[in-house]
Amino acid sequence: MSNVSNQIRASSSLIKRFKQRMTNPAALVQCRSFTTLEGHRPTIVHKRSLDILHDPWFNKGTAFSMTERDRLDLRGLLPPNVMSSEQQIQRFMADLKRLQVQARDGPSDPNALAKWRILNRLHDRNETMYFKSIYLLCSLDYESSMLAYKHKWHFLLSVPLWRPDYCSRHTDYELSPFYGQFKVLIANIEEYAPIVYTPTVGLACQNYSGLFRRPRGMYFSAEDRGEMMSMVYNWPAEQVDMIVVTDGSRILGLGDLGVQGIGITIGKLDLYVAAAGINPQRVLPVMIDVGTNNEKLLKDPLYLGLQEHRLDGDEYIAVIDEFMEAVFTRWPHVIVQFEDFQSKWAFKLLQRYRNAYRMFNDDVQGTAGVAIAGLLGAVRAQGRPMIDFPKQKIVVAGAGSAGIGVLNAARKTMARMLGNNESAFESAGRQFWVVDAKVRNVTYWPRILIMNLLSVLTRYCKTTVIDLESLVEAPRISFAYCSSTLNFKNVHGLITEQRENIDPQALPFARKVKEASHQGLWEGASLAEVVREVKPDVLLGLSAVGGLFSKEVLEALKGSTSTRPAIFAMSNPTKNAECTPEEAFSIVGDNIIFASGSPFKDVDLGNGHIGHCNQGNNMYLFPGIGLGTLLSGSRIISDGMLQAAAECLAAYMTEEEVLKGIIYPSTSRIRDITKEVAAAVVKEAIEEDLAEGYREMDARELRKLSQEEIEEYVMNNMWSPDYPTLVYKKD
Ligand SMILES: NC(=O)C1=CN([C@@H]2O[C@H](COP(=O)(O)OP(=O)(O)OC[C@H]3O[C@@H](n4cnc5c(N)ncnc54)[C@H](O)[C@@H]3O)[C@@H](O)[C@H]2O)C=CC1
Ligand SMILES: CC(=O)C(=O)O
Ligand SMILES: [Mg+2]
Repeated sequence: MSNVSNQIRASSSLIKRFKQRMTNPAALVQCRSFTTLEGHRPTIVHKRSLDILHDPWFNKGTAFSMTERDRLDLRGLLPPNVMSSEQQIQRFMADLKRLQVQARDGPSDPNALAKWRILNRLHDRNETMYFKSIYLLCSLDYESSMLAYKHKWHFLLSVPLWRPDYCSRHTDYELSPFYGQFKVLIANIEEYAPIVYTPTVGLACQNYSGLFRRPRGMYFSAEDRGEMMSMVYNWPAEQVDMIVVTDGSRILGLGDLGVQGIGITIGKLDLYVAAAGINPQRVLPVMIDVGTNNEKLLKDPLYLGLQEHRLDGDEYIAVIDEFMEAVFTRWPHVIVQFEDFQSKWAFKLLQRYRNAYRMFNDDVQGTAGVAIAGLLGAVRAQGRPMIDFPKQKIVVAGAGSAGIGVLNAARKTMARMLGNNESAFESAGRQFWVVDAKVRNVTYWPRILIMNLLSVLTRYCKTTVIDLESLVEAPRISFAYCSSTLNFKNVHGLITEQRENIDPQALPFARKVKEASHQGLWEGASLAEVVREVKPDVLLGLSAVGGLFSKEVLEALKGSTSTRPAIFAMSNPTKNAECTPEEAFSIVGDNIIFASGSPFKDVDLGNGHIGHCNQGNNMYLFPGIGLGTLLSGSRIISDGMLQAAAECLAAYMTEEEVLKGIIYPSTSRIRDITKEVAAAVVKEAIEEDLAEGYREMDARELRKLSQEEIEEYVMNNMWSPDYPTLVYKKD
């Protein structure tokens, strides 16, 4: 696989197979229809919808015109941008060339994207096998995966060269001996989650326009306004249990990826199947393409999404409203998980729909639950009871949808422990210090200039050691913001009530200026300064800024008053983690608790001890929340159900484990933890009288179930990757 010519040579077997097929009469009949396609006479097809997309003879992929998409029930089954065949060839060649350069997502796994491709092809061919045989495939070492490329190159291309971009069912439909030899009985999720989920899924999204072969899921675009109610009927499955939807505006920590964000919905639903046992025929990944503000994608001729700026305001809401109405009309019992919406919309949409539909926002609510479980674990790891949680001092970096979700949930949990009244809520709020950074529109620039200068002066009056160079630099920068850009101001650091145009979501966590000043802090104090003064028990990052927990910040954390400071570097993917576990253990000390959003390896501390790296990711909760909601038949997803899920995860770890610094289970236990979380959600839905039952288990029957019976009920409803017996029946 060293260069393109080698790759093309390797695919010659594919061309040979095509020639062989051409000599057999059945193939020739099909060939005639191919000839008519070449000519300008129409070809009669007896298929519609996905059957066409899966037929290499008729499939044109992204080149189907809008009228053909309407005529053939294809609307919504393809990304919205119609491509010419020349563009398809260009896209294919660009992708082929890109493979010359090894894909990288950090030094840990240079072959990650290649593995993702292999898995994706298998997913397209054979779902059961995909979920079953993943284990060895993913644990292939470098040599074996190179070998795989060399000998089974057509699996990766999945495109016969004689008809570029038309995927071939015939060449890759069967499970090859390559996969056959790696047949294993149980999927090893620990190995495959990093490929189909974070971090590699991020890389896949970034390259999705190049990687796209067969469509998976549905696309609703701003162009489809007024059509969505009929479009949902283009999806072939009669029943859909779980939809994960994104508008691509904030994919992991990678920003606005537009239509390419559909990759994350596919990755999340893979976990629904693998962890929660949701039947893969009943999941639906959805992309709502309302444009993109990513300038690079707007200019990219090969981008598959709408090349216009994002819809905003009422127009945007109207599109999402129409989508929600359409899917709930066709599938009234579906559950919709909102994923990776920019915070501007995440909260508004959650408030808009949560009492009307079975929906939740994973980044806001799923992440909050996982963080609470981890924070309680960190208290236990200090050898203290969970009830001591309200005494923890917590510094949070990043007040976006995830950060605010965590802050709200943590504050409520503390308040409950303190007596669940107003004063408990007030005093809980004082345990948090929030640091954020935003670029804001500023209209009254002279006033801002004065405020900036004042804040710089305050800052240097408070600092004991004055760095002369930065003292000169800082006012100049402040002045530059105000004079050269006039309309923008970079607002950053500790949030206090002094902050201008503060986000309403962040307002409840703004520190009182007087209080801050008593602590030696001020509006806009840097993260390092906050950590130094507060000496927190926990430092939690949801900022999407890789390396934000710099050496200076980690050094400052050494002053923590905790016997066992905890660091949650939760941003994804790997390169966006606020720090690595190596940095954390080496700078702060061996005794810390460490968790990250994407997986890292444990750290050898060199003294016979291991620094445990926990994965603090919402994957431990969302599959169980979805499954529990489905099986309870709850009308909505209540705060109580989410809280029950979080508490279940927190209680899952044994005392022995938490004392070792293990606060989250290993991903290999995800199916078991998901079962327990789902059971907790079902139980809570019953207690809140929200459960309406599922299939033959009606609400009355549900209420009679004991704890063990609920768990058994959940387990019995989890799909397993076994081939069913197939029987043909005429329509
Ligand atoms: N581990 C997990 O389960 C989850 C992790 N995440 C990760 O969290 C990150 C943030 O996600 P969202 O909150 O949805 O995004 P967001 O864009 O809504 O929030 C990010 C926040 O960080 C702030 N920020 C930017 N630079 C900063 C700096 N230098 N210092 C302090 N704050 C800064 C931004 O102003 C913004 O408020 C992403 O990387 C995402 O992948 C999100 C959900 C779950
Ligand atoms: C894990 C997740 O949902 C995120 O990073 O956005
Ligand atoms: Mg997310």
